Amino acid sequence: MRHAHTVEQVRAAEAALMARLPEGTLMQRAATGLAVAISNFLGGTYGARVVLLIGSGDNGGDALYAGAYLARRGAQVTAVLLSDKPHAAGLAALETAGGQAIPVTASSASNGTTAAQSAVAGADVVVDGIVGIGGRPGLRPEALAVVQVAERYGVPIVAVDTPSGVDVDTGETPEPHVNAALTVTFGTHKICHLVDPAATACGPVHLVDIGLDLPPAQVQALQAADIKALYPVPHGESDKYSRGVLGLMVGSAQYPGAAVIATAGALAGPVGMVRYVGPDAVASAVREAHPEVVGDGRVQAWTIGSGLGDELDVPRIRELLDAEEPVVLDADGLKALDDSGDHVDVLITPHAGELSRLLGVDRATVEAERLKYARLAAETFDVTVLLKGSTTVIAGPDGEVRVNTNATPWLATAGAGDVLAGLCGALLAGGLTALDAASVGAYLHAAAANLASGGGPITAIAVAQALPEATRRLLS
Ligand SMILES: NC(=O)C1=CN([C@@H]2O[C@H](COP(=O)(O)OP(=O)(O)OC[C@H]3O[C@@H](n4cnc5c(N)ncnc54)[C@H](OP(=O)(O)O)[C@@H]3O)[C@@H](O)[C@H]2O)[C@@H](O)CC1
Ligand SMILES: Nc1ncnc2c1ncn2[C@@H]1O[C@H](COP(=O)(O)OP(=O)(O)O)[C@@H](O)[C@H]1O
Ligand SMILES: [K+]
Repeated sequence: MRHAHTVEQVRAAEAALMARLPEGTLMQRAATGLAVAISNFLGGTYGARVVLLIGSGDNGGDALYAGAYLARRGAQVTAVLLSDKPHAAGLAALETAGGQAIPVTASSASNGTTAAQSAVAGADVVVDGIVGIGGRPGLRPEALAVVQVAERYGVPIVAVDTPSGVDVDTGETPEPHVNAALTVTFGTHKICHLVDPAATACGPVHLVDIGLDLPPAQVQALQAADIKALYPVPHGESDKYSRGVLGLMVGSAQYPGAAVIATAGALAGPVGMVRYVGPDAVASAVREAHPEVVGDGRVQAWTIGSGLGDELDVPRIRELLDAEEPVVLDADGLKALDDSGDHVDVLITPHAGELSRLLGVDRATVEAERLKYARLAAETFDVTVLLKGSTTVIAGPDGEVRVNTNATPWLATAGAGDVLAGLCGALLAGGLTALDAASVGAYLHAAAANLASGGGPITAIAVAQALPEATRRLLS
């Protein structure tokens, strides 16, 4: 499991640890881990041209000490000082190790550019020590100007702790920010490392252990071992009923494919049987593709809504939402959701557009502030929310948040959401809670997509077909 803590939690843990350790120990741990990661990123340090962007806080201190380490191992290190109050001891360490420092405003011998811009343009790597967890979103003009030079010249940026300019506690990026090729963070992940759009700006994230003792995390990302432990595997005494039966109320004359695809997702999950409830013509199409599917009857969970179109029967759906069996509510079915009643065993699976309609805010706002709006919908409707997109954000009605970050963008293809709705329903019918069904569903859906894609285009059906192999690999 990956845990992401808030800045407040990190600061408290840091204060508790610092009180027990000699001054500067934590920064030395952080800087050493950072220097090793930069050295690995470069594939060696001797002769490498390293430029450090240094702000006024401890984030710059980490970068300066790491620069000193690299300079001692033969790198040519230049610190660009963005503030007139850089970390004094870090700067002294860099200069003692043979590195040099220049103010961002220093002029260059060549016309029109500053010395800082020339250094950045010719660097092998730029280290972003502008701000870390003490930063506000956005970059000040001098910082933005040098970051833009790195981008223009294709110089990779390694971010110290967080890419400067992102909102650390929400993953939002309302203002210009660094786009890193690697982020090296300390003690624990922060929310910006896991939640888009900031997560994308981090690139791969390398975590350096500095010994913090942390409270429970606000956001978690389940890993393969966690998913494996949750997956409902049948045992010797299992039969098709005890494994769980899923009812599907999906598809319509308008969208018969949604029924076929959601059924494929469901059958690739842990259920013993799938029942289809819908128009005869659609039921025939479903049985033609999946002869094992049966008709109406008792179920342990429902998937409702994918491709329902004109078949949307709001009173019937509300009855099922209020009944005992847990429900995945997807796509058109979301129109039946209201904010009354107890829906804790309901999992809704909107994309940003659908969530924006449910909450009455525009789509771009939901995309920019995913965590906030997934949490708000969970609280407003008393449901578990699985917000689809580049990172999938899963929010439970009690405030618990999980994210899934392992999907390929090739998964953004028509019908992929139907596969997920069928799969999550099967996981609910298999006995998982809404939060666990969403976590396992999102993880396996992405794993199947990665397997089917191999770096190229995929169809929704190909994702469903790859689910059994993705599951086998997980469980083996
Ligand atoms: N906590 C831990 O466990 C450990 C923490 N460690 C490290 O310390 C880092 C946190 O250091 P920190 O607290 O000194 O804050 P930091 O991020 O350097 O910013 C400071 C100043 O920047 C400024 N500023 C603000 N916004 C800005 C902007 N948009 N653009 C430009 N400037 C901006 C503002 O000052 P101002 O210029 O406004 O006076 C603010 O006060 C942490 O990320 C990690 O790297 C590790 O060494 C060890 C373990
Ligand atoms: N950029 C992206 N990277 C990874 N996964 C994505 C991205 N965009 C969308 N997805 C995933 O692709 C699927 C698309 O589902 P959805 O939008 O419901 O499509 P449809 O309604 O056509 O089935 C979701 O699982 C979503 O999380
Ligand atoms: K930074």
